[in-house]
Amino acid sequence: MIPGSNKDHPSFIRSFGYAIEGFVTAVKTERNIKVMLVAGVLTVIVGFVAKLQLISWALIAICIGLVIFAELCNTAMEAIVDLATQELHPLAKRAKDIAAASVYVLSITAAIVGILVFAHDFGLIGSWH
Ligand SMILES: Nc1ncnc2c1ncn2[C@@H]1O[C@H](COP(=O)(O)OP(=O)(O)OP(=O)(O)O)[C@@H](O)[C@H]1O
Repeated sequence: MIPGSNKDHPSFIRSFGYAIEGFVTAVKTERNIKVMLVAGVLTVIVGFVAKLQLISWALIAICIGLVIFAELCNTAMEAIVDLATQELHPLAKRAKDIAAASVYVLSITAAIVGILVFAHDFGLIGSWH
């Protein structure tokens, strides 16, 4: 629902446009998303050089997508907190710190999966089973 609009939902194309707008805003305003996108692109380039297996590409794609997803959610939560209060508040701090922690947990998990995938495809560790 858009405040002031008599329609329940924007059209599908318009919704997609808003999502693109949100992504572009997040990339422009959040340094962390830029870092994650660069890390994602570098991982894909190294993946091509290393000629990753299909299953490895699937794991890498999930990891990159989830980390960017988490950072987008974190950015949205920061905006909601800032909308709720401009004051220093312990609950605002808790919400932002926990949201940030969720991104770090996922990033560390993704890094571990990435290391395992590349180590496997480079023949440094044995088979998956
Ligand atoms: N209203 C507030 N009340 C109390 N502490 C706050 C408040 N706003 C921010 N903080 C503290 O400052 C930290 C940084 O907040 P900020 O909004 O600048 O996020 P950020 O630097 O963009 O975070 P990230 O690096 O995760 O994107 C928060 O994690 C929190 O500890």
